[in-house]
Amino acid sequence: MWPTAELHVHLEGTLEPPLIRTLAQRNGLPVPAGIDDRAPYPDLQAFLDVYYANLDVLRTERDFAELTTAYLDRAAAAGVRHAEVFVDPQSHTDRGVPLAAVLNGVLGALDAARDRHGLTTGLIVCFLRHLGPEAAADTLEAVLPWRDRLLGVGLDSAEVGYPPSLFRTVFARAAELGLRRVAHAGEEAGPDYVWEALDVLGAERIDHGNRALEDAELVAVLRERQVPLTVCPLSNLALRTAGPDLADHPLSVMLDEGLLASVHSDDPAYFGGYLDDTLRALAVAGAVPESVLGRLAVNAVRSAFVTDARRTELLDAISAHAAGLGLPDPVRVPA
Ligand SMILES: Nc1ncnc2[nH]cnc12
Ligand SMILES: [Zn+2]
Repeated sequence: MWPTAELHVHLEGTLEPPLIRTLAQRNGLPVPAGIDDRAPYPDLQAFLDVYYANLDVLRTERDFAELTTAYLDRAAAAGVRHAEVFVDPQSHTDRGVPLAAVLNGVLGALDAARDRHGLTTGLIVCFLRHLGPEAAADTLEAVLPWRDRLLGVGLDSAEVGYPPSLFRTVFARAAELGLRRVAHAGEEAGPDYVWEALDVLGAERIDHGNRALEDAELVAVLRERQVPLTVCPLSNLALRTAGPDLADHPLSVMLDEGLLASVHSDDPAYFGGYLDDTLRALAVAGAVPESVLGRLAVNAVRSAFVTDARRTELLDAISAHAAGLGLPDPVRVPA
């Protein structure tokens, strides 16, 4: 597998059915009714309904640690060398789960992965759009005791009807605190949401961004500023925001337009695969030529929030992988 960076994965979206059953039993809870409801979904909200119902089995620090460890072990096997993972604290604190159980469980597992796999990691706390800006601001204040352990903030959950500009104040506060800022935009909603994420929130990366392609001026800005787009092809198929076949996915258009697009897994327990599965599926479907897989890894590493030294290490690993395959170096020779 190409060494790469995972930049768009929701930890709660890595909750596999066997772990749901284990946690339900351990916590004395019924197995959620929708445990086996899998892709495709009619739309984002239909998926989110299943996702929020299933994550109810997560109750203790140990649960969050096990979830995170299982994901990181799987990611390491997929070639991931650096992972910036999303967590949705409000989906847990709203159920009465202590914030400390969530963050200490996740952070402990992230630390342990460094020793086990040499994985570097970062944690991005996402605000749930459907709970509104005041709840997001409260969440940011609540996580401040962990400020030094957090990489950044993000914005996720139901998109249409919750434009980025609603979250202007909380993102400004995050910027003051020196946190990195990312936002889901242009997944279901149009290019106006991507503009707002950039111009109002100061988002440094756009999660998805597919619908930016509908606006030529926006495409030009994304290209000129080389704003990273973290694209999730299997997610887009599962939620019917692209497709119906992977070959119809706009990834190759994004790359042809000179955008800094990279491929990620979003909610791999729900959408049919982890990063290795996704890249294989793209190649098999002819959505991108095999020769582009190295470039996607380079784009991911260029989009990561890492030090220059770590970026160089990751790029060197990609160059070495290409050399081992007898391929041109994608770090120097873009496909
Ligand atoms: N694909 C997605 N879009 C928005 N919010 C999410 N939360 C988990 N997966 C998501
Ligand atoms: Zn996402």
